[in-house]
Amino acid sequence: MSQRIVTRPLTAEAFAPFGDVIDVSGEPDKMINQGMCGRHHDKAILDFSDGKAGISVFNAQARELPMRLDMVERHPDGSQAFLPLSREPFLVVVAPDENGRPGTPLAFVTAPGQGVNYHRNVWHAVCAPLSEQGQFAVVDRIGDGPNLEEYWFEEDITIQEQ
Ligand SMILES: NC(=O)N[C@@H](O)C(=O)O
Ligand code: NI
Repeated sequence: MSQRIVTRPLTAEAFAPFGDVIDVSGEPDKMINQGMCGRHHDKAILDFSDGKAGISVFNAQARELPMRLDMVERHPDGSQAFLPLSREPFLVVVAPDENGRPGTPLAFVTAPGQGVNYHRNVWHAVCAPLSEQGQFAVVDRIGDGPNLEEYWFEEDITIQEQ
């Protein structure tokens, strides 16, 4: 059986069951540095079972839509945040957990400047930029063990644009 998942714009409300949307489009939470800088403060819930928080940079290859969704993964020991270093959109795919397996995936396309923080143990597709500017700062758990569970879909799932 094949399934087609249509992308939708990323909103904090729709993404809330899966994580946080890190968005700097609105007003900052506070002005700092003598009024010269707007601080969008404390935008995501970092959650690690052990280890430490790390900052890495991903240079991800661009993906094209429609795209076959082969697998989703999750990190049982920590949350994982993706902060794009460009204003290009990227694809965010998540799925609810249904007795240890992913349920029907949801696919979002970010608006310029939006980042995401997947909450701990949430099924998600790997980092998927939709342009060549696929550079991300990633904040996630650095520690022992794989901190990775993968689920490879048997059925044919295609992500397509709205
Ligand atoms: N494996 C890795 O560091 N990245 C993935 O977790 C991902 O979500 O892209
Ligand atoms: Ni991940």
